[in-house]
Amino acid sequence: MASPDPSKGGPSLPTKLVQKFDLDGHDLPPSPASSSPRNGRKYALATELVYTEHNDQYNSSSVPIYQSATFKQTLSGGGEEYDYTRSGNPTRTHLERHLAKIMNASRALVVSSGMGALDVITRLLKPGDEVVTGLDVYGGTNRLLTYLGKNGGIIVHHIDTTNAECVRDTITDKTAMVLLETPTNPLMQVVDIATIASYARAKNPSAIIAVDNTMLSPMLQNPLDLGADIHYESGTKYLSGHHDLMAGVIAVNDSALGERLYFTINASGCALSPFDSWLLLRGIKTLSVRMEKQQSNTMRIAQFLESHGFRVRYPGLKSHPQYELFHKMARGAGAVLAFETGDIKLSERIVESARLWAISVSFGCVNSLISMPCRMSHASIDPKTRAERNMPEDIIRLCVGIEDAEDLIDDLQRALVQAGAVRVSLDGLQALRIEDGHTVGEAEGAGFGAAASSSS
Ligand SMILES: Cc1ncc(COP(=O)(O)O)c(C=O)c1O
Ligand SMILES: N[C@@H](CCSC[C@H](N)C(=O)O)C(=O)O
Repeated sequence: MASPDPSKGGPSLPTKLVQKFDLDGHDLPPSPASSSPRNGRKYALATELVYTEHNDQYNSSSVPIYQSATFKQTLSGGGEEYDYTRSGNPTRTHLERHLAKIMNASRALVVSSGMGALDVITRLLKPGDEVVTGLDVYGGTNRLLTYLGKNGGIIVHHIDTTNAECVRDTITDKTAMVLLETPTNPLMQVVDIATIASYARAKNPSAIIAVDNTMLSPMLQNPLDLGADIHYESGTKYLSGHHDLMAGVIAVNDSALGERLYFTINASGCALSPFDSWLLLRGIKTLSVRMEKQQSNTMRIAQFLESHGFRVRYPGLKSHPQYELFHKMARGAGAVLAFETGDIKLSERIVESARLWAISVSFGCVNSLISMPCRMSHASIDPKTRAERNMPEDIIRLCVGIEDAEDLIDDLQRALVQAGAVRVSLDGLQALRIEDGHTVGEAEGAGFGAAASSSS
C-alpha cells in the first residue's frame, strides 16, 4: 500500500483510492486483489486455501507476479494505491488478503523470513519493557531475544510456559509482551494459549500476546481465535511446503496494531518479494493435502517408535502428557516428532545411517528430514542453557514428509539396526538403553522430563 503511512508524510489519498473492503465482517486493507468468494460465503478451510479471486484484466487463473519495483502515478503528487514495492505490491497484497482469510484475521503481513516476522514484532518493544517467554523456544527466537536483552534494554523472562499459573505470576505492569510457541520446537511441549491470554488480560491488559504457530500452521491451529493478539509463523515451513523459499507471516485482528507492524515493515524494508509472494501463494493451495498425508505418516512413525520402546514426543500420541489440552486447541498434531535414545553417539549414528531421511534443518516440507536439534536448529543456545532448560542432547527430531509411509519406516528401521539402537530378535525390535556407549538393558519407553525455570 502506498498509504496510509505515517513515515511518508505525503498528502492523504483521495477517498476512492482508499476504499475499504469488508469481507466476512473484516476490515481489510484496500487492495485491487480480493481473495474471498464473491458471495461472501465461508467455505471449509481446504476450499478456502485453494479459492482465490482477483480482478486481473485477462482473468488469469494464476495471480500475476507484479515484478516491478515502481508504479507510475497519474498525478504529480502521486496517490495511486501502489507506488513502490517496498511499500506495497499487488501480488503481495493478494497473498496477504488470502492469508488474512485463512488465519481468521483482519490483516496479514508477509516478510522475508520467520525471524524477520519476529524482528518486526519485537520492534513494538521499547527499552525497559519485559517479555515473558518459554524455556523451550526455537534457537533463532532465543538468539534474537538474547540480543535484545543485551543490546535493546529488554528484560526477557524464560519460564515454564506449560504452567499457565507460572506465566500469570511472572506478568507485571512492565510486561509488554508474552511470547508463546506451541507446540514447542523441539520438545513438543504444549502451551495453553487461551488460559494465558485471559490471565494476561486480567493482570496487564496492555501486554501483547504473540504466538509462534510455525509447528502447526493455520491448517491446524488459529491462535487469534484462542485469544492471541498476534499470530506469526515461519512461512518457510508448512505454508510453503517445498523448501524453495523463505517467508514470515504475521496476522492480527486489531487494525491499529496492524498499522504499527506495517510501518516497521515499510520502514525497515523486509516485506516479501513479489516472486516469493507468488510462490508462497502457490504452496498454500496444497497445504491441506500435504498436511493430511504428512500427519498420517507421522502418526505411523510415532507409533512404530513408541511400540519398540523409544521415548517419543508427539502430541498425536495418547502418551503425550498434554494430549487433552493440545486437542482442545488444535485440529491435528502436525508432522514433527522427537525421540530420545539416551546416548548422543547413538543418536548421531542413527541420523547418519538414514538414507531417505535427509539430514537437514527445517520442517513442514514434502521431503522427510532428520536432525539432532542441539547440533543444528538449536545449536545457537549454549550447552549450559540447554542443560538448564532440560533439553536432551541426544534428542532426534523427525520432520515427516509425504513419501510412502512403509518406505519411511523401513529406512528408519534399517538406520536403527545399523546404528545399534535396537535388539533384533524373533519377537521383533526393542530399543536398547545405552549409557556411556554401553548397552545396559532394554529401554523403558515414553515419559517426559520436568521443566526448569530461568531469567535472563
Ligand atoms: C518455531 C520457529 N519459529 C520461527 C522460525 C524462523 O523461521 P525462518 O527460518 O523462516 O526465519 C523457525 C525456523 O527457522 C521455527 O522453527
Ligand atoms: N543455521 C540456522 C538454523 C536454522 S533452523 C531452521 C528451523 N527453524 C528448524 O527448527 O529446523 C540458524 O542458525 O538460524
